[in-house]
Amino acid sequence: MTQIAQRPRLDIKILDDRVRDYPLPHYSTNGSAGMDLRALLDEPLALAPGDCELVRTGLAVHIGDPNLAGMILPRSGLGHKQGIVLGNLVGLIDSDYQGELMISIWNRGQEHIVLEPFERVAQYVLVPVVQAELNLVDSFDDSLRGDNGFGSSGRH
Ligand SMILES: O=c1ccn([C@H]2C[C@H](O)[C@@H](COP(=O)(O)OP(=O)(O)OP(=O)(O)O)O2)c(=O)[nH]1
Ligand SMILES: [Mg+2]
Repeated sequence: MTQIAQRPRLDIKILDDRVRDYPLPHYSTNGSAGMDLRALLDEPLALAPGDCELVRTGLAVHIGDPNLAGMILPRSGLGHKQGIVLGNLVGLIDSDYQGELMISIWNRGQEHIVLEPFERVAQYVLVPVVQAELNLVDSFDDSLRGDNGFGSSGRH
């Protein structure tokens, strides 16, 4: 049986009272990797093909631990079926960011799309991070790959 690790607790603030009419972002199943984020919109948002808009969530999350980061990712259904993805492809949320979570929504498809207020438009994933120190050197110890890259492996 898989051991469930203890979940980090993240402080969250509600920045707009309309958000209170909906549940806070949460994992919809035991195994969900992401929590869906809703679009805080005053009215339906029409997006022509190619349009990109920065959309509020009305939420701020302070991760507070440099060994963690947040990622905003597209929802697969919206991305694949409707072409609604993210203008920055992936949103990276620093652990010291305390501002509103913003979602850059990009209609990369061929159809006009209308997003409804509080529609679930993206998902928030918490990920581990390792911060590195850079050690400046003149040469590296030998490795099997060396500087071969971009498709150099697997050639017969
Ligand atoms: O989709 C996103 C991406 C980023 N952010 C917030 C959180 C993140 O910590 C901050 C800065 O993001 P990033 O470092 O990716 O942007 P930047 O252009 O490098 O800005 P900065 O100079 O502030 O680091 O903006 C969002 O709310 N949504
Ligand atoms: Mg940055």
